[in-house]
Order: sequence, then structure tokens, then C-alpha cells
Amino acid sequence: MGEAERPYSADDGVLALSEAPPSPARRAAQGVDALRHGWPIRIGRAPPLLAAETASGDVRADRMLISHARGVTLKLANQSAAAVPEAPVAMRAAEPLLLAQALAIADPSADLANPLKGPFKALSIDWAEEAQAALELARIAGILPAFLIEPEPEGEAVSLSASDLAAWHNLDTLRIAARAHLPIAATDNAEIIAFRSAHDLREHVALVIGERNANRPPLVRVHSECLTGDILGSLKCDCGPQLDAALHAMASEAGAQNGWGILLYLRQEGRGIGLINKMRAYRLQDQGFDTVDANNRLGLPDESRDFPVAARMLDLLGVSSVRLLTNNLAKVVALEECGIRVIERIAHQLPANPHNERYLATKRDRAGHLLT
Ligand SMILES: Nc1nc2c(ncn2[C@@H]2O[C@H](COP(=O)(O)OP(=O)(O)OP(=O)(O)O)[C@@H](O)[C@H]2O)c(=O)[nH]1
Ligand SMILES: [Zn+2]
Repeated sequence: MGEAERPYSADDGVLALSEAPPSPARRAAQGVDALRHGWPIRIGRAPPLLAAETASGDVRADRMLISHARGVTLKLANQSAAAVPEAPVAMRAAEPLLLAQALAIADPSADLANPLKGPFKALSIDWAEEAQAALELARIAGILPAFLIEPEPEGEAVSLSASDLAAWHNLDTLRIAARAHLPIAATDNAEIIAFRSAHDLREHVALVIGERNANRPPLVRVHSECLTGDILGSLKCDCGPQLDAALHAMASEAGAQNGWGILLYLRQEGRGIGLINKMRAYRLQDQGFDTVDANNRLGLPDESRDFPVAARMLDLLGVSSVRLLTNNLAKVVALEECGIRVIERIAHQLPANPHNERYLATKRDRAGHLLT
């Protein structure tokens, strides 16, 4: 007779699943997931926070947490409790805020449709680290960085601590998950390699063009996802033409010069703020803000990409020296800091068009890109 299946008991020395303490990585992942679902979170000793963008239902609160930049646009930064530059801002409204009102406050791209807001009173925060973590968690989740504080009804909050976020950036779990031959328009000699990490649902890929040559460092392009430019042919940026030109440059190296190339395609839309926030930044650009100010007005960093992940991908591909196609010195510095030798930087400037002239000028003048 077969042995019956039975549950483990504590007497077997096995911790029941419900008793196992969640790891920082798990708590960080659950925090991001909660924000995307519109569930409340509780970070350390901070009160429960509910994301203004994703929450639903008949919820209200008389306080909100926003980023300092948003506090500036709401004219709170002149109040002493919000006077510390870059620090998150808590504010109290005269009447409890419903979700629709909170969202109107959170989204500056809708300011023209909702001009009358406030008055609000800035409040001092004695949980600044947790507030900062909440805003960063919102960026990772790709939502607006704005929260109702202590919403009513409160709902069941997902708990984490501010330090758990470090686990989100841990690259130890990044692995090559699959590879396949992929003929592309530029060449039929290419292999696509997909990467997966336990924490992050975004799957980065590498495209290796030509045959590996241990004696010649590959031509490498670290390209960040731009759905509008790469797929739809948007003229607002230079991403599509840069991607195309990089693939052709690698194909020609592979064909004529016995060289090879690697495209690293990083799923970090909008320089790390996500597609939907990038759309909001575009609306602000249509109102006259440049690409840097538009991000900041949303309460988001103008640059939040993770370049160490590119270095880790190169490690996993067994590549330690590269010739890098870029106008952005930050990419060179970031790779070198992670132990990848950039033996040459090759300019990667494509002709401007009337729609992206200002964008390119801003990259040159405000983000330090080497563009002429
Ligand atoms: N937030 C935001 N992101 C943008 C805007 N225009 C383009 N992007 C994003 O900017 C990123 C451009 O990436 P890359 O071309 O790899 O990098 P780069 O910093 O321009 O540097 P190069 O290597 O010189 O091209 C992509 O993630 C785009 O989605 C914009 O107006 N706002
Ligand atoms: Zn683009």
C-alpha cells in the first residue's frame, strides 16, 4: 500500500509556509505589485499609503504625500515644512480628498483641465526615508508618485521596509533564459538572447551580431526601450534611427571587418519612468516644458535608468571590453564603474528633424550629451 500524502507538521522541523518570514526581495516585489493593483502599502513606521493613480473605490483622506517637485508646482515649497529641496512633501487639504481629486493633484499633465487646487498646508514628515521609498516604489511601478496618507477606509496594507528596495536592484538573480537564431533586416547572422531576473518582470534582451571574436572587442549599443520611437517611428526623439543605425553598423562590422556586435535592449522606457509617465511628459512638452523639466514636473527623476544591469548582461555573455556606440558619457562611466572596459566611444548622432530638434538640444545643453 502506498504512503499517504500528509501535510508537514512543525514537529518535522519544517517551517510552515505561512510562518516563513518574507525576504526583503519578496516584500519589495509585493510592494510594487500592491501599487500596480491599487492596494495600500505600509512602509516601516509610516502611516498606510494609497497610490492616487491606481486605487479605486470610495476612499478619502485629508492628507497626501507628493514629491518635492510637485510641491513646488502647487506652491507649497515656500511653506517651511516643505522648504527642504528634493525632500518628499506631505500636505493637508481643507476638505477630505476623494480619489478623483487626489489624481487631479497628482497629475500635472492635467493641470490645464483642473486649474483650481488647494489651498494646502505643508506638514512636516518624521518618516522621510519611508516617504522617499514610497516615491521610488511608484517610479518602479510606473505610476504617478502621489499617495493618500491614511486613507479611509484603510484596507489591508502590504507591509515592507524602506531598506527592502535595495533588494529590488540586486542583480544576482539575472540569468540567460533562452537564446535563438534571429535573422533581422540588417543581417541574417544574429542571435537573440533573453534575460530574466527573479525580481523584475521586464525581460531585457541582447542581440549578438556576427561571430564572436575573442581578439576583437565587440561594437556595443546599450539602447533603452522607446516604444514610440523604436516601434511606431515617432519623430519626437532619435531612438528609432539610432537603433536602426546601430544594427547596420554592427552588421557591416560583422560582414566586412571580421568583427561582431552586441545590442543590449533594456526595457527601461522613458529613461526609467515607464511608458505611461512618458506619455504624461509628452503632454507637458506640448505645453512648452522641455524633456528634463517635464519629468521633474511629474515629480520623477529626469534620468533613472539602471545601467549596471547592462554591465551584468555583458558579464553573462563573457564580454569584458567593448567599443561603445553612444553620445551619452553617463553610459561609459556606468559600464566602467561596473568593471567593463570601454576601449573606445563611437559617436552615434543621427540627423535631427523639426520635431526632435529641441529634444536633442536639451540632451546636449542640460543632460551633457556629446551632440553637435
Ligand atoms: N522621459 C522621457 N524619456 C524619453 C523622452 N524621449 C525619449 N525618451 C527615452 O529616452 C531613452 C533614450 O535612450 P537611449 O537612446 O538608449 O539613450 P541616450 O541617453 O539618448 O544616449 P545615446 O546612447 O547617446 O543615444 C529611451 O528610454 C526613451 O524612451 C522624453 O521626452 N521623456
Ligand atoms: Zn525615443
